[in-house]
Amino acid sequence: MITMDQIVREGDPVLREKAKEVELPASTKDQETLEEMLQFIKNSQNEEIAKKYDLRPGVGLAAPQIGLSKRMLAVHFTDFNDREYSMGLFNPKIISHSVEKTYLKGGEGCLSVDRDVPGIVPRYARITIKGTNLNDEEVKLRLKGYAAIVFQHEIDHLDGIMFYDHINQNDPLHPPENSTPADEM
Ligand SMILES: CC(C)(C)[C@H](NC(=O)Nc1cc(F)cc(F)c1)C(=O)N(CC(=O)NO)CC1CCCC1
Ligand SMILES: [Zn+2]
Repeated sequence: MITMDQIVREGDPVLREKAKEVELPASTKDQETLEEMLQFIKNSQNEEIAKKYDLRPGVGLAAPQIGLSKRMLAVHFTDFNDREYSMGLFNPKIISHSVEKTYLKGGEGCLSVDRDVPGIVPRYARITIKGTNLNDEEVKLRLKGYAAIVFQHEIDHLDGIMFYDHINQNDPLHPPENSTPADEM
């Protein structure tokens, strides 16, 4: 089972690497790893398990965060319109996105970052991604608002990008032009 001591923290070079595509169909090993990543996120949101193993409640995890430079991510969350997302994806790719941006008014954090980094993180308001799920099916997802933010945050990890790379250093709290807060989408 994955616990917090397996989560790589910022400063580890693996978080700045471009992760490699997973050869499909996924090997048993890659399948098991992605299933473990999804279970970690679910466990982290289960009060008893999170308490017992001291897990930080998370909504998503990318393979580089457990030291694996492979293009795999797991998410488990409900968006602001009560839509549930719970899946592991191999080789996720953003195939189109809106010009319009969105952001979380409270900024973002990261399971690999043990400090507060204040600032607005501009994200595309709507994205279409494709990837391969744990049943080896190719999936195409149209996402907006909070769901779009979560998937962009995780896909960024596969390209060695941290959320604070997007914060405007001159005016961190200034909402981006042409944007709507995700909490209001
Ligand atoms: C870093 C952390 C603050 C833990 C963040 N959670 C979060 O934003 N809210 C949250 C978590 C829950 F479990 C239940 C809940 F209702 C709300 C998170 O999981 N991530 C995932 C991550 O670090 N992936 O690499 C950071 C989020 C910032 C925006 C999208 C993902
Ligand atoms: Zn993160």
